[in-house]
Amino acid sequence: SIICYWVSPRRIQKIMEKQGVRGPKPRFLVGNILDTASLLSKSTANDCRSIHHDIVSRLLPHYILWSKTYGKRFIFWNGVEPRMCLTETELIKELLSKYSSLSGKSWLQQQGSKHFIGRGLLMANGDDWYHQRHIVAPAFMGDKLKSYAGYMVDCTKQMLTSLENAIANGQTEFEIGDYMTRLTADIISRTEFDTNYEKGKQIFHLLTVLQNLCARSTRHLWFPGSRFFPSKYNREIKSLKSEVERLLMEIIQSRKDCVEIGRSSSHGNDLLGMLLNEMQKKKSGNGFSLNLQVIMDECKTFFFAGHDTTALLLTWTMMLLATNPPWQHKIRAQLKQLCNGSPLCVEHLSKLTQLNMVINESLRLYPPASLLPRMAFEDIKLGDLLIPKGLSIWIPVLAIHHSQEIWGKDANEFNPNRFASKSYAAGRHFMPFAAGPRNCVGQGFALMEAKIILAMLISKFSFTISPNYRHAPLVVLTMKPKYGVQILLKPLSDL
Ligand code: HEM
Repeated sequence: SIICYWVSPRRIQKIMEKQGVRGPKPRFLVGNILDTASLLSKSTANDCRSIHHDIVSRLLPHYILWSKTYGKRFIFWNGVEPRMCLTETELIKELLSKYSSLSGKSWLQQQGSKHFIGRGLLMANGDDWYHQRHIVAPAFMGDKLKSYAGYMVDCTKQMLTSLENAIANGQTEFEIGDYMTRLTADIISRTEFDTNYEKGKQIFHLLTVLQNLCARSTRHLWFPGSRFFPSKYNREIKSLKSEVERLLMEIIQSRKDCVEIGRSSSHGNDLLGMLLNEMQKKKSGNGFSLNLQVIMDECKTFFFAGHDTTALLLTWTMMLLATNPPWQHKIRAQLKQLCNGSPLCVEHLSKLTQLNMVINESLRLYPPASLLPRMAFEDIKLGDLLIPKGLSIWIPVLAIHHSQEIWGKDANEFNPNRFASKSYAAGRHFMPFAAGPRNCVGQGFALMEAKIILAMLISKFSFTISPNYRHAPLVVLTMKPKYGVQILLKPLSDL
């Protein structure tokens, strides 16, 4: 432990200092956690005075302060873990593409989510990551991906009906974030569990409670050995985890039973079925085998990674569209021209260029995953820098997305037209889904889902922002509107 907690971090600090990378002085064991917490509590104490998008100083006040004091590259300490902030996009690209196998999730990150999503794809490293990625990636490509569109349309229709019913009963204002969270949870539950999806929803409800508990892990786990204390926090986490896994095992067992008694020849076409079929093939050629724990971790990972992020993309986009009605008109006009009265289909999605531009601009201004952490597992040469083994690299996606140097003077304005030319979308400055081999495996799924939901909503309703909306973005793992997004909805037939 003395090597982990003292010798290795000091070695890293010395190597970085020699290369001119410095930072705020860390305190014994807590590092700069208290400085970060105090800066953040001041910057987020009040709501924003107006609906503006200049939010970096609010959400990353420590980044603003330390980059001004120590330069673009600086080191700060998350407890005993040193982190280097990196904003140079060339170096980021090199790290995420060339060194994807020599970097990954740190021990602290893995500990924080151990009882929540375990070692599913998001938290796996090395060979485990490689094999898991190759098993699940086909579920999010080509025709398989398109086959989920039906779930997306059905679930969205249900949401639209419930909005229409509420309007018929006199309701005009809606907290759209709540609707989006329920909708994306429904969709991912169907994608993972198909006919067992009601039980899936029950599991995911418990998982959300577990997620909120685990989000507080930095406060509880920075102290060496704290995960072994029989504290109330640790006990609560363990009991919820057991309940989630008991319910998951019930679904898995019933699928296995169906195959074993010959009632079905396959475990199903959903994500769970695909993983169980893969497990049945036993060991893949390289000696990696999926066991039930990995399958359960994968189910939890896909729920966590796949619904909150997409719900936030949808919620922030609705906020932006509600405050910019001309863009609603543009999208509606294009929808009308493309569909010409017939229902929306998957083939239309790539032609919805206006909607595409708005979604990109929303992901730029309000990236749900606003930070990307990566730890170097070996000494790495990155541009002119030697990154020593054990150093965590911290990529502030939000700051890069709002940089005037990159995006110009209007970097903090909502201007979807900047995505009219393809260069930004594919470029290295825009990374809402990360980049390189370890990018978001669900990117295609998320974008298809977002386009279907937004297109269906915009065709049915027009909306404006409610006077009750309070603009107060906050980062709690992902970037959220603190009080939700209240909008005023009107059915288009009323206009
Ligand atoms: C707007 C929605 C989404 C955003 C902004 C987003 C963003 C990201 C980002 C930034 C990463 C890299 C995280 C890291 O390495 O630290 C990631 C990874 C991942 N995402 Fe997404 N994601 C979204 C939707 C989805 C969906 C819908 C799914 C699944 C259905 C999904 C599944 C995953 C998984 C499994 C990983 C880990 C990939 C790996 O490490 O190989 N995501 N996502």
